[in-house]
This record gives sequence, C-alpha cells and structure tokens, in this order.
Amino acid sequence: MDRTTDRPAHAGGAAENRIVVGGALIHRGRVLAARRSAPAEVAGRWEFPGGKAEPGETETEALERELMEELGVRARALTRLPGAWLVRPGLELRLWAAELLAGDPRPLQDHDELRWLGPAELADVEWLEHDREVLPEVARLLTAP
Ligand SMILES: Nc1nc2c([nH]c(=O)n2[C@H]2C[C@H](O)[C@@H](COP(=O)(O)OP(=O)(O)OP(=O)(O)O)O2)c(=O)[nH]1
Repeated sequence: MDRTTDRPAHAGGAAENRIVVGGALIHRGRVLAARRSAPAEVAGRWEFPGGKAEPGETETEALERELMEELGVRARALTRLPGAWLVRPGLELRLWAAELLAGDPRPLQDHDELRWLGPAELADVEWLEHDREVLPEVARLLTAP
C-alpha cells in the first residue's frame, strides 16, 4: 500500500479496531528507535514512535502528526510495512516506513531515549515483540540502493 491508497482509519463502523500507527523513520541509511518511558508494561522497551489515529484521520496523517508531537520533526510516511497486530482488544498496530524531512528528533513525549540504528545494529535494542517482526523488512529498506 502506498500513501495514495491510505484511507481514514475510522471510515467503518464502531465495531472496527482503532488503529495505532508506528513509523520506522529512516534517515541517511539508519532507522530511529525510541525507548518508551510509560506505561509500566512497555517502559524500557524500544519501538517505532507513533500513536493512535484520531477519528477521520488517515494513517499517514496520524503518523506525521504523532512524529511531530513526540519527536518535534517533520516526516513523511512512505509505505506500509507488512503485518498488523492486535495490541489489545480493539487496538490494531500498523507500521509504516517514513522519511525525515526536517528537524532533529528529540524525546519530547512518551520516550526517554532515541537511537539511530544502521542495518547491522537493529538487534542491539530490546524491541517490543511486534516491532521485531518487521526488522527484516526495515533492514531491506536501509540497504536498498
Ligand atoms: N506507538 C507505538 N506503539 C506500539 C508499537 N509497538 C507496540 O506494540 N505498540 C503498542 C504500545 C502501546 O501499548 C500501544 C499503543 O501505543 P500508543 O503510543 O498509541 O499509546 P498512547 O496511549 O500513548 O497513545 P496516544 O493516546 O498518546 O496516541 O501499542 C510501536 O512500534 N509504536
């Protein structure tokens, strides 16, 4: 899927899952990992920064907004990564690749540390388990010509 086929995450009925979107933010051959500071169940684990889509927002809009709020950067969502995970009942995680357009990421919200990882460093942090599943695809994107 690319940006042009992105549809509002809440176009359907109330029975649909709410979407949380995380972004594998890529810049100069590395990807940004963010260490969560809360809540306790996930604090200390690393993830792709992002958050819940608001009603009527597309996934890409939600991701770009969350990356500004959490990191203070302008970013552009590029392509959806394969997979979707039920984080808890009614909350579905989707991951996207994104590119950094402007700014230097800072842990403004939800995170206490950030690290840029190259393709050989992806296993160096303790990822949340769902995020770990897309690392082979992230490695491919980082090494693509
Ligand atoms: N943002 C994000 N959440 C993830 C990832 N992987 C993963 O399992 N999760 C889980 C952690 C949380 O339990 C859940 C929702 O995360 P969240 O960032 O929306 O949490 P939040 O309640 O702070 O969101 P928000 O209301 O501030 O938008 O998804 C990931 O890569 N990015």
